[in-house]
Amino acid sequence: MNIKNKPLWFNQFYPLLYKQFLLFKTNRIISAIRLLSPIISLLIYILIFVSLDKKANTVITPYSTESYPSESFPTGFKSPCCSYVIGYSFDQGLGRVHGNGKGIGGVVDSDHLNKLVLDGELIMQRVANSLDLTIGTDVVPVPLEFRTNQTDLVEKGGSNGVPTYFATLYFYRLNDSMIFYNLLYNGTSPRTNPLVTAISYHGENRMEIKAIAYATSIQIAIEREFLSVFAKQDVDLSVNSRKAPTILSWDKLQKTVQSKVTSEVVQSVKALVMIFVFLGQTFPTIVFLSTRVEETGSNMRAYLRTSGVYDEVYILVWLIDGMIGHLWNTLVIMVIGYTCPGLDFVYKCNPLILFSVLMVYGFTIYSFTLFFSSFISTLKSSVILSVLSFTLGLFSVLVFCLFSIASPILYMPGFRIVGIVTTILPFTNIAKVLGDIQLITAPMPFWYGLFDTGLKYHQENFTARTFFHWEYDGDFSDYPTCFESICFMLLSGLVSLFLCWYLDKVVEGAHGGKQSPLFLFDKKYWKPSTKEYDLENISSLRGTVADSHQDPDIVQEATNVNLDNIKNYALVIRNLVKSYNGKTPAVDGLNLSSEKGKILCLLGPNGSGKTTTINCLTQQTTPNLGYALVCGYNAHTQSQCTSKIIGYTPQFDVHWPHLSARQHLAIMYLIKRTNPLLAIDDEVESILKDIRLTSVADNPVCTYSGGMARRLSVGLALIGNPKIIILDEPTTGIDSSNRQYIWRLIKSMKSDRLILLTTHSMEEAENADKIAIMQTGKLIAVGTPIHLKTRYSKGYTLKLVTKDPVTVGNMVNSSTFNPTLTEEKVSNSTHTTPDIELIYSIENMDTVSNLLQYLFEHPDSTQIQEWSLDGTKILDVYLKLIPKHQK
Ligand SMILES: Nc1ncnc2c1ncn2[C@@H]1O[C@H](COP(=O)(O)OP(=O)(O)OP(=O)(O)O)[C@@H](O)[C@H]1O
Repeated sequence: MNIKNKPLWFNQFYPLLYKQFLLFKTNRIISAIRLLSPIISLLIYILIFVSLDKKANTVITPYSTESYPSESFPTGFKSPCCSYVIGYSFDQGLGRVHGNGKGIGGVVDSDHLNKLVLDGELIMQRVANSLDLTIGTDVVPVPLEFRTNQTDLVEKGGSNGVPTYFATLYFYRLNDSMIFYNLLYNGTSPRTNPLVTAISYHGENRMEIKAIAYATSIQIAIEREFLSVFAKQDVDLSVNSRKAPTILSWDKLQKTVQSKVTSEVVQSVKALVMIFVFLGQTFPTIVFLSTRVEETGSNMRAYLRTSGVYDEVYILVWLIDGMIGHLWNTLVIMVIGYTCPGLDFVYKCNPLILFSVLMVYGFTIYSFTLFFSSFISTLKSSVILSVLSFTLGLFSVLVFCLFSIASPILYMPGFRIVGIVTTILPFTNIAKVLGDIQLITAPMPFWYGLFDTGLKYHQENFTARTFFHWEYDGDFSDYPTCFESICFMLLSGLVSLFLCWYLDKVVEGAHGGKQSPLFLFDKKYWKPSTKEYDLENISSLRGTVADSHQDPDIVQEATNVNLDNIKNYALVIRNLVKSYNGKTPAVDGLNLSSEKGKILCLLGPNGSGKTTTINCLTQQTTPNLGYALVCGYNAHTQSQCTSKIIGYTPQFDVHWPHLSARQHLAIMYLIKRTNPLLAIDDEVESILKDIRLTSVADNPVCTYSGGMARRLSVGLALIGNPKIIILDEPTTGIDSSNRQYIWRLIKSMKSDRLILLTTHSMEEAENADKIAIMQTGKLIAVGTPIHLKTRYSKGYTLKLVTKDPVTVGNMVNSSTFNPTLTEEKVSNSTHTTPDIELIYSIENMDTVSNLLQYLFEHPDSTQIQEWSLDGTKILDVYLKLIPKHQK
């Protein structure tokens, strides 16, 4: 993991990208959603499309694929009865040409004045001959009166005493050059014929097939005779096998109708393709937002800023993370589009243009997401915002894609505001662009006919020309081209990225300190001083103490630093004031300082301003007044310098739950790396050992106990050899043995650096070199533990245990030392004569030793069963000071 010395920005890019990679690798569900969203979304579409498309394209033919043999009348076929009579009739109009209704017509070739006359009687004679039928019995003219109802003639004629015909033939003259004949045959008649019923076709008793075969024989005979007459010679008309028509069954008919309806639905489904593209492209941003909010909400953002991470690098790395995911997403869409059915728009679109459109959308949507995530700190609000935006986007895509032909209306003068909003918001803008692409590339759904906006949409492919240029029939010159829409989209992405960065600096929130809204015009912002002890911009090294405040320690603390000794001080806080939202100051005119090589402990009840003081030093908040110098650098104006020399453990643990302790330490090492040649593995290993986490170094932090997580937080503060280590309640939640160990560690580290810590454990505070007690934002006592004990001491406490308190009391009173009896209480009441504790307060050690000598030389000293002596503790000092100030 060693990397060579690189410019600072790269130092930060690398570990932050590495962190994003680890988050991606370890957060499997989120990563799977991000990777699979486009695939799942498009697969759902393709499944719907393919199943509908299959139905729509099912070829339902009314013709069987079976091939029937042509059949002539079977040998020996003879009409057994009148049922097989073939009736014929000729059109009267034509017939008159030849006279007496016996002719079938004639054609007059007006150019050559050749008159062709067809003799119907002759043709029927030849037909009868070729079929081996007899004129007069098998082939007869149809009586005129039946001609009006031909079906009855073949089906029912027999019941009326009229001969039932097997077939009837009608000849018509359509025009001067065409003769039409109509052959009606009786499909059921052959059943009664033993000759016919004996024949089955492919195992089926399909009489109608045989009937067709006979009818076909008649047809062939007629047409052969016609041709022979026209050709004026005999024609041998051979007939080949061919597909014969079968009767269309009802369910097939239904399917045919359904398939037509389905084709319409498929058209509509194609109009929905962009919704699935939108879903695939936009859904990952929801999980992206939740990951980011998880990090910012857990104060990690503030922690990284404290560790010196540049805002610009931090935002860019998140953007790169989003864009890499989006690139994958876009490639997936294009590959699926080129390889699977139903996404015609992909290959109909100029690939470079499609790629650019989708990537610009990605840039904008992720910039928007980053912008919004600056305001959101909880997962719940991120979900609400995501669902709202997503729904708005989905609705827009639905409207724009189903009615893309009508979208120019939104940009007409009356609706301009809608057009402007549509253009500004990335969801709606992409909906418009996708709608435009759809309009050009997809088949028109039937409802497009309802609108005529003048937009030309007849192109097949979405080319570069279409991208840059729209054609209009009407007054829609305000309708932006796709190029214009994409430019607006890019612009809104850039603006939201800038706002994300700007507001992050200007608005004081959970993420960090507040800059002046005009900070961009401040020269110092662009060229911050990196000079150590640059005191020109500091009003005075002397702190201001209220005239009413006569406490010598506090006055001394405000005035101890001067130009000569300032370099001895690792920390100088002067007149620090911080008030949140204009309320009572959380820190109120604090003056505090400490040399290197010390442990400075801040004590105070809850809400006394300890953490706020630390926040001012670690750029998590900006003081309203005053300043803090950390190793000679101004914590507020030279934060990039101070962040390199501060190691910080926040009050509440901030970790990436899925990363291990080793990964945390490695990332923080790379961020804070001051010596690039130092081996990272050695440093990480050494800190893991120091905080006793070697055995679980590779487990995710979410599996750690509270104490282990706390130790990791302390370890993170030690990374990079900081000159000042700030620990906000470092031992909270750590068991006694590890607590002692951590304290040993803290003490071992103080040699060449300052350790500033807060604690609520007075026992731990005893280890400090200097203690500052705060109350309601003000310093109320300061000094070394011994100094404080001496100053605020109640002296020593002598406890005497006896069964005869009167005798012992008299014995003490008989001395000349006059100790004060502070308490008398029963210590053990189980015996018949209870033990009584007499507690005396004595001011100094000399008096204690003289009194003890007096008592143990006294004859009644045997009455003292037990005794103990306690010195003053920091707890006593604290309890003495705090109630006093609370009053
Ligand atoms: N971000 C904030 N916004 C508004 N008020 C705040 C904020 N942070 C702290 N305060 C207020 O400032 C005061 C000092 O709080 P601070 O956290 O500095 O105290 P503390 O001494 O560290 O307390 P504790 O021992 O409980 O950690 C409190 O009244 C607190 O309510």
